[in-house]
Amino acid sequence: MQVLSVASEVYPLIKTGGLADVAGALPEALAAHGVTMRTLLPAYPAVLAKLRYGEEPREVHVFETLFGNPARLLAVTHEGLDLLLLDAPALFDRPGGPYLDTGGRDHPDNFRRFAGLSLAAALIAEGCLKNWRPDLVHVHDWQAALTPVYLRFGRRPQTPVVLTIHNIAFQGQFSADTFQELALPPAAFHMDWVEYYGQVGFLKGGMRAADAITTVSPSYAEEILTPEFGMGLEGLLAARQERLVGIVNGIDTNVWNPAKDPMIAAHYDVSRLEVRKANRKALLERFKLVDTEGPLFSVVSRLTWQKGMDLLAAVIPDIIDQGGMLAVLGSGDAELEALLEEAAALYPGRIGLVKGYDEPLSHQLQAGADSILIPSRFEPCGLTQLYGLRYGCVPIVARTGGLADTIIDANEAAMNAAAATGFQFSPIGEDPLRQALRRAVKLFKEPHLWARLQAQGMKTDVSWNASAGRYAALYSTLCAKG
Ligand SMILES: Nc1ncnc2c1ncn2[C@@H]1O[C@H](COP(=O)(O)OP(=O)(O)O[C@H]2O[C@H](CO)[C@@H](O)[C@H](O)[C@H]2O)[C@@H](O)[C@H]1O
Repeated sequence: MQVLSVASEVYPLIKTGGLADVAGALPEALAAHGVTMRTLLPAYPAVLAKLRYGEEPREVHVFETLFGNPARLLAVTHEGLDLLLLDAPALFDRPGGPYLDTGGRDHPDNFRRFAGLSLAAALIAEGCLKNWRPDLVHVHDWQAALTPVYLRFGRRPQTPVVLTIHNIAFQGQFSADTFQELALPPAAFHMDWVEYYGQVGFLKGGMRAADAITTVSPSYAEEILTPEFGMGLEGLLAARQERLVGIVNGIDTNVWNPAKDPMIAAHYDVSRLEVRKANRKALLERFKLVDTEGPLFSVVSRLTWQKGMDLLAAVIPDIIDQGGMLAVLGSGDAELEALLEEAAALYPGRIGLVKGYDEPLSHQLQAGADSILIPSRFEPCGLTQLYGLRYGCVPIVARTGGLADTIIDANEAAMNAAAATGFQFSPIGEDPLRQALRRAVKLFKEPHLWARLQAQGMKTDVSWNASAGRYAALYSTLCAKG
């Protein structure tokens, strides 16, 4: 089966968060299930710059125009990924990141940029490439969500579309006047399609038009049917509930492999856990921490309210009181950055903060810290707890979404059964987080029990295997219906 995947970021070419990891890992994972996946991605300057000698992109299609501007498709293979790059300079050739300008503000024409990505995807599905046409299109998040809308209003035959929601908080909503620029017929500005409370909703339109809607864990698939988590789209989801399915993310176990990871100082596996000490030492030095012999907690995250970073800031004195240390890597809201900066200044040698985005350091934190904290208020899946499991960095997580689905709490029964892999807390608030920290510190003082927790995590199957099988089965069902 031939599938076109459409995403606004794909690891290792460009990444701002978990979407890139998933979009980058799925093609190889699906190959084992008989799916050939090509990935459509904007040709951002950063993406073109990543291509190496010998990876010359080939022009495979020239669009007459894309919203009045020149655009073409380039084909190239990079690290096993079969890529189609949308080279549309008016949309993507500019400084800044995929979504934000150099000043940290949304690019003002994001609606046009990602409508362009979706329109290109729809045209590929309709057969604009000479030698290839997908049997199905798999689109990710609001940036690619107009693809099925363009297909509905385009030429026949219809190609089935799967829409994956990685985070329903990001919906791609724009003012009504943007509609006239989207090259959709007036009928599409209707509550059955992209119209959303008088505005244009990219994710909303995609959810109406897609043949299947997936999200990245079974718990989150249930949660988004409620007003608390559905962010206004719960009614629409309820109406299309039979098309909604939660498929938990896996991770790329080649990229995230403590036995081989080129980004970490010392390699280890479950039989050589003591080697982690060298990574821990390197990490303490990097974050200028002085070893208390207590647990070294870590955070790798966007610093936002969703990720519970205000809760983290509130429990820092407890971490200190209990002899712990904390190393934080992240960037995000200025207020939260300032809170954590203050804490680092208040407790030098005990709290370290590296602001910014640093892929190698994110690996080093998993390989050297004793535990990773993920106090998210909601979490569609979460990947850092899966990396934690794989690296023996014990996750402490809020019991929500994919965090609830992937971590087994170290309660007495699970410890006795040697099934526990981390700590969960609920309800999501400061005190429950404090209690979870206390439980973790207590267990850390019993090294054989802590090692059991680490080992159980490292033995957990966090690969894509099972979930890739679920996507492949979904694709087959949809294609058979077609
Ligand atoms: N400062 C930093 N430096 C380096 N690396 C950093 C970093 N901050 C974060 N990262 C990395 O970015 C990724 C973030 O993964 P998350 O699961 O937290 O996804 P995110 O919330 O972005 O996306 C959404 O999509 C993903 C994928 O489906 C879901 O798991 C998630 O719940 C949902 O919110 C991880 O690979 C992490 O290591």
